[in-house]
Amino acid sequence: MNLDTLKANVLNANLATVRHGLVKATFGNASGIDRESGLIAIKPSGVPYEDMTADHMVVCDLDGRSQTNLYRPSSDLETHLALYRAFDGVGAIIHTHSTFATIMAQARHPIISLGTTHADYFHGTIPVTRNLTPEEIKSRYVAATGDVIVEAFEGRDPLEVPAALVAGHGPFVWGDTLESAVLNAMILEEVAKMAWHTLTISPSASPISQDLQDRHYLRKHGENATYGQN
Ligand SMILES: O=C(CO)[C@@H](O)[C@@H](O)COP(=O)(O)O
Repeated sequence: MNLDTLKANVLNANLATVRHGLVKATFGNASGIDRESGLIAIKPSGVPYEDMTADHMVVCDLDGRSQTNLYRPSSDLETHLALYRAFDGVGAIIHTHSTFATIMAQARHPIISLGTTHADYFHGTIPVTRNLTPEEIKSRYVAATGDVIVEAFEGRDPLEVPAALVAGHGPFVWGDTLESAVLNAMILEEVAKMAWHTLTISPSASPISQDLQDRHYLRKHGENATYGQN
């Protein structure tokens, strides 16, 4: 993909997170990768969204070597890089501090599949990461944040549950494209809000059956998806 197109698409994804109310002030960041060239474009650090242009997007390789030196990349760059390196099919990553997903992350509360709203987009529980060790916080905080997300997905397909709640921090969400990552970030917030309210009135609420989860997830995703077909 042409670099200018990647930067423009990444800018649009960042602005979409604000438009959808998932991000306030300068919180959050979105990035996208062109797998062919191995180049990533990510939001610059601390630039107000209202002033942001495509030229502010920082381009770097998978080792974080910047290809442009004009702006500092998002302070969460190393987390994005760890996820791109570990999760092959991921084409875009979004970090927000959206209210309900962040509440669940702060409460260290995984989001179980309480209903079909969840199952339409997430095939199972949205995990919470382990806490970082004091050593990780001191010496490699941002990269370790990526590592604990990867750890939480051991033996699972990250594209089937395209989100993780980082304990005491907030959600990281991804997708195969920037559009799907934005959509997943919106749905995650909705699902977290519904889970919070469901658990408030019914603290012992349990997941819907595996059959129902499969039925809802698989009709929209994977090789047997029938959604939109006659
Ligand atoms: O996680 C946080 C803050 O807790 C970040 O989302 C936030 O500061 C955004 O930083 P950047 O502007 O991307 O460097």
